[in-house]
Amino acid sequence: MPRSETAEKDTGRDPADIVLDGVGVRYGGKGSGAVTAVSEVSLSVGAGEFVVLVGPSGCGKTTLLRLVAGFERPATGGVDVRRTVGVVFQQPRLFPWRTVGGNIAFALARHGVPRGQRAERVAELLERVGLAGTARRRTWQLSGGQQQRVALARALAAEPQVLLMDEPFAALDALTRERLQEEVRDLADTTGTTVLFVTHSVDEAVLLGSRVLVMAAGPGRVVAEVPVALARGAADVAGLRTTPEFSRLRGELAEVMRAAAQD
Ligand SMILES: Nc1ncnc2c1ncn2[C@@H]1O[C@H](COP(=O)(O)OP(=O)(O)OP(=O)(O)O)[C@@H](O)[C@H]1O
Repeated sequence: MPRSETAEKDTGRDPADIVLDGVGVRYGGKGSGAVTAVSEVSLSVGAGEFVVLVGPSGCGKTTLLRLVAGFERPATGGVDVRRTVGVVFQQPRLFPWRTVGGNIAFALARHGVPRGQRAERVAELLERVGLAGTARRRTWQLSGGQQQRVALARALAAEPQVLLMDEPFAALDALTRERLQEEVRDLADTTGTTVLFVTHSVDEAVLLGSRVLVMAAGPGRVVAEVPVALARGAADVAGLRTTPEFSRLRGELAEVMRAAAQD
């Protein structure tokens, strides 16, 4: 049974995994140097949804992700996150003194997986991100794309029901980026994981998202919402790019983003 149905059955309420209600975040205390990073943001992400945040630099996308992850506290409003959260950043942030497997085993240990089960779980997670057989390698022996896969495997080690991704593929070459987009999309499809994903790329937003929230700066706020659910069928990411529907949604989103930037 899909998780959204389970949640509905269990609680009898709206099955949203993430709810932000009139949230504001300020950096730098209350003095004159304080920055209002985001103001009056309300949004809701349903169980199993893939929601993408886009907007100009400094509009508060990372701040919203950090808020949902529990790394920031709101100055105003409420944050309700109902399920366990995993985070993947733009940089992999691996421990260089540990092996690939050691990085993932560390996350498994924190998640309470007994020592005797960790090696098997490490192998499973590496297989899942297309890095089978690399457990004993050093992280610095891997390419940027491979390191980002390890970061994804490490986030998945805690079996999060919500995955927060902050421009995770921005630093990668186009082909690696496409492969990882495919993997994340498949992961979301097959496990029903709820994803909140930040990107600067209009293409990436349309290829991955079911809904895009467009933000504007000064102060950061959500100004538009664009449904972008592409009929995926059997097509992979490369195939989807060639469809008229992709071009149409891409044009529509770019237009909304242009209008939002002039707000
Ligand atoms: N630790 C901090 N201290 C003070 N101001 C901060 C801090 N972090 C972010 N800000 C400010 O808050 C605002 C929102 O920043 P945030 O990083 O959330 O934006 P963003 O949309 O993710 O930007 P980018 O697309 O460039 O990554 C910006 O004005 C930024 O300068």
